[in-house]
Amino acid sequence: MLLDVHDIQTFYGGSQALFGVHLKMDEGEVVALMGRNGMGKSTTIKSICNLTPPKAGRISFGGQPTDRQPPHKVARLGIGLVPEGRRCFPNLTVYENLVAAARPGRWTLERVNDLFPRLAERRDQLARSLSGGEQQMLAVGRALMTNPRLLILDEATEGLAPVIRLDIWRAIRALKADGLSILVVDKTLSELLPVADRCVVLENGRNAWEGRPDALTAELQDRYLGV
Ligand SMILES: Nc1ncnc2c1ncn2[C@@H]1O[C@H](COP(=O)(O)OP(=O)(O)OP(=O)(O)O)[C@@H](O)[C@H]1O
Repeated sequence: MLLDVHDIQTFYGGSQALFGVHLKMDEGEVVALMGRNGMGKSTTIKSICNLTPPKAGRISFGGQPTDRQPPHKVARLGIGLVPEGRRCFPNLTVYENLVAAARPGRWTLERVNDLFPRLAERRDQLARSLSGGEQQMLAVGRALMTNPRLLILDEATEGLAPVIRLDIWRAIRALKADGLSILVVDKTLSELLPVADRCVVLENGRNAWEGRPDALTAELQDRYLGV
């Protein structure tokens, strides 16, 4: 097993956000983490990365426990996070942002440039001069340059121009075809469900439903994801 999140409880100060969340992933799986706003998706992701360490429960990645490890050490175990709100170094160029993240492996500057030709065209531009969508591509490219065993995408297509969203979904499908394990949070079900091997739905900080995307009926979608 690649990732084993077992019964975690996570708090923000005195306020409890997760009440015993479970999440298992095998190598090569694409898992959609779903649920309405505020149900605990981002908190689960931040718990996995130890940005908000769980108070109870346990998490292991590649068979190793992640507790008491600072976030940069968890990242080095092989978790590439693209957090909500794109994070690049604004005053570095596209090229500098990518090479600064590089660790040895299959993902090289060339392969990232093939995946996102727009980044190649903007190689020497400062990251802050890119459009929002291009910055998001750069954030994904940076995560890939770390050669992660698990890529985590938290709302990576939120608020982007439609053409760029298509580019990012195309890239996600290519990464899946390449065998990368991906944990993805996204509201665009028409893109998300075809790419997911499994869906895990949270409600009020607890697991509410889990199954294959084709089993997530309109009724279930309405119950767990409807507004
Ligand atoms: N920094 C924070 N401080 C206090 N409470 C927080 C913080 N971040 C999230 N919460 C609370 O934790 C709960 C879970 O939020 P979380 O962000 O994990 O939900 P989510 O499913 O990712 O939703 P969204 O799609 O809105 O990000 C919510 O009740 C939220 O208000």
